[in-house]
Formats: sequence, structure tokens, C-alpha cells
Amino acid sequence: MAKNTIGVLLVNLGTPDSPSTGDVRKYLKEFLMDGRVIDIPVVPRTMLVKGIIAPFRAPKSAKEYAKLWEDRGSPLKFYGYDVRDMLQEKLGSDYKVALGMRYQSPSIEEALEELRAVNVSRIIVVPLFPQYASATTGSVSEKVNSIVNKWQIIPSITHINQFMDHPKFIEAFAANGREMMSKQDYDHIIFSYHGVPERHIKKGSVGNQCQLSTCCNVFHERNRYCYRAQCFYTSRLLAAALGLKEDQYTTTFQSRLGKDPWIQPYTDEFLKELSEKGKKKVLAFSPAFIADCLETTLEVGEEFKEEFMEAGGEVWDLVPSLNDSPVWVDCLEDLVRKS
Ligand SMILES: C=CC1=C(C)c2cc3[nH]c(cc4nc(cc5[nH]c(cc1n2)c(C)c5CCC(=O)O)C(CCC(=O)O)=C4C)c(C)c3C=C
Ligand SMILES: [Fe+2]
Ligand SMILES: [Fe+2]
Repeated sequence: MAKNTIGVLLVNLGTPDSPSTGDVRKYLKEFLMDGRVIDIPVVPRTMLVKGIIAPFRAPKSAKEYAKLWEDRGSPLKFYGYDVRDMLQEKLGSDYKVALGMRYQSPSIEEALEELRAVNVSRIIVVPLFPQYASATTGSVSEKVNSIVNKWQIIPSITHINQFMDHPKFIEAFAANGREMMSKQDYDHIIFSYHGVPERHIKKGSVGNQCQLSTCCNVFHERNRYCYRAQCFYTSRLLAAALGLKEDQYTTTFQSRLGKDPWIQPYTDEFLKELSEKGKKKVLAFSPAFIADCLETTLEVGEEFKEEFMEAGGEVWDLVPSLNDSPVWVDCLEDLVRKS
């Protein structure tokens, strides 16, 4: 009987090919021209992205990427390859694992071609975002479908939409946090997630359930795919794994872009409040990311630290991301084998 190889497509957001201003500009244009990221009509989006954001932001972002860059390149990409290889090793020859990036390289097209070349019987798509957001997970699903829809033979595809509550995902982050907490006492823990515009949450709200007040604090059938509700839920699970009481931690949101309201509380505002309240030693987690990247290492690890110190804080530490943690790869293996 013919062998059934199952294809596994790991997809992360993507990163510039190099920290040069030109490559960062190219990356920003592709990323921000995605209608699921900047969800306005294409003409004003083009004017905004190509006329304003990309040209003005690229030189500043390139400097940040230069600080992040290691010998092996951008951590988001090289850890992606490491995890791909570790997962392939664990899954064995019944599976073929490929890595694609939603923007820039390696592209999702190339990764899907690797799977098609070995005639996989079906494909399991794993967007590497713990919490579902239309701008990330939704965009990956749309892109994969648009490519595969042009194939003569369309394989059956399973999309894994989230893993924000997977016990091994929680355990992998909690283990990194425990290690930090064993070396230093902290007054408060912050779980800082990438934000999204409030509008994105409202557009995805089933039956107008999510009005961004208290609804996100409870997780149930109707707000199952609310990004904010999922972030709060991940925080509650992490807090339970770390033995934290409710007043010892806070969920916040970072990286807002533009003038529209984004989901709150904002990390940069909250850290100032913390210092005013006399909480001087803070440990920050970034549980929306599975690998070190600009948003964790530089925004949380350096920029927020600087702001916290200026506001009178004494200790600001960042919990390392999952990167090539074996428990994280166990999580991926479990997600794949159960799909
Ligand atoms: C958790 C996943 C992410 C969500 C949700 C998300 C939404 C989102 N992002 C922007 C704008 C930018 N994001 C940038 C970097 C960036 N974003 C994510 C993840 C999510 N984004 C990652 C992993 C990264 C880092 C990539 C890396 O190479 O290290 C940037 C570029 C960086 C910069 O210039 O500051 C922008 C811009 C929007 C508008 C948005 C939701 C609508
Ligand atoms: Fe982002
Ligand atoms: Fe919600």
C-alpha cells in the first residue's frame, strides 16, 4: 500500500531578510498592505503604508533590527528552522515538516511546494501564534487557502487556530518564568501581549458579545475567538501554574500603531502606574510570541525597562521566549498528532 506522508506547515509572521533600511521597508510594505492587518480600503491603505508608514518607519525600525540581529540572523527565523528540525525528528518519516513565513522569506508558497513535492496525503497548518487574531492566524489561513486553491489536487487541510491553553505551551512558559523567579523576588508580574485595534475585536464578535469591557474576563463559547479574551485566559492559566494570586499579576497590551484605540490596558501606561503604586520589581512575560523578536527583546526587554526605570522602578526583567525549548516542541508534536 502507498505510504501516507502527512504534511505539517509551520508558519510564523516573518521578518526582514536583513536589517538594512531597504529590506525593512520591503518587509513593512508587504506586512502592512495585508488587509487583515490594516483593515481599511486598498487605496487609502496604499497611501498610508507606501506614502507614510513604510518610508518614515523603515530607517528607525532598521536600527532596532540591527540590535536584534545575531550571527544566524533574526531569531524569529532561525528558531523557526531549529523548531522545524526538532519537530521533524520527533514526528519521524510519516510526516514532512516545512516552515513558511507569512511575509518575506521563506515564503508560504515555497514551504507548500516542499510538501507537494513529496505528495503529502493531507496538510496540517500550524500558525505559530498562541492566540487567534485575524491579523495573524486569520491571515495565514487565508494565504494558505489562496495558494492551495490554485492546485489541481486540493489536499484536505486542517488549520490549528490557537493553542493558548495547551498544557505544554503553558508549562514551557511557566518553566522559564519559574527559573527567573527562583533568582529574584518580584513585586508584580506583567503578561504583555501584542495589541490589536479595538475595531478588530468588535468585527469578530459573535452576536455583539465582545464590547471590550468585562466580557473578555470570562472565556466561553461566544467569545472563544476573541483575541483579548484568549490573552486573559492564557494569563489566568500561567498565573495558576506559577501560583500567583489575582492581585500579583496584570494582563497588558503593547505595540500600538496609529491613532485608533487599541485594546487596553496599554503596557507603557500601566508600568508607570505600577511604579507610582510602589511596585518596583517587575517580571514581564510576552506570551503572544513563541520566539524572541523585535517585540519581545527590544520593546519589552529594553524600551519598557528604560521607561520603568525612568518612572522610579528598580528591576525590570523579561522572561525568555520559548525559542527551541523541548517542552515547546512537545506541545507542537501533541497538536500535530491530535489533528
Ligand atoms: C502576536 C502576534 C501579533 C499580532 C496580533 C500582531 C498585530 C499587529 N502588528 C502590527 C504592526 C507591526 N508589528 C510588527 C512586528 C511584529 N509583530 C508580531 C506579531 C504580531 N503582530 C511580531 C512577531 C513582530 C516582530 C517580527 C520580527 O521580525 O521580530 C511591526 C514591525 C516592527 C516595527 O517596525 O516596529 C509592525 C509595524 C499591526 C498593525 C497589527 C494588528 C493589526
Ligand atoms: Fe505586529
Ligand atoms: Fe472579548
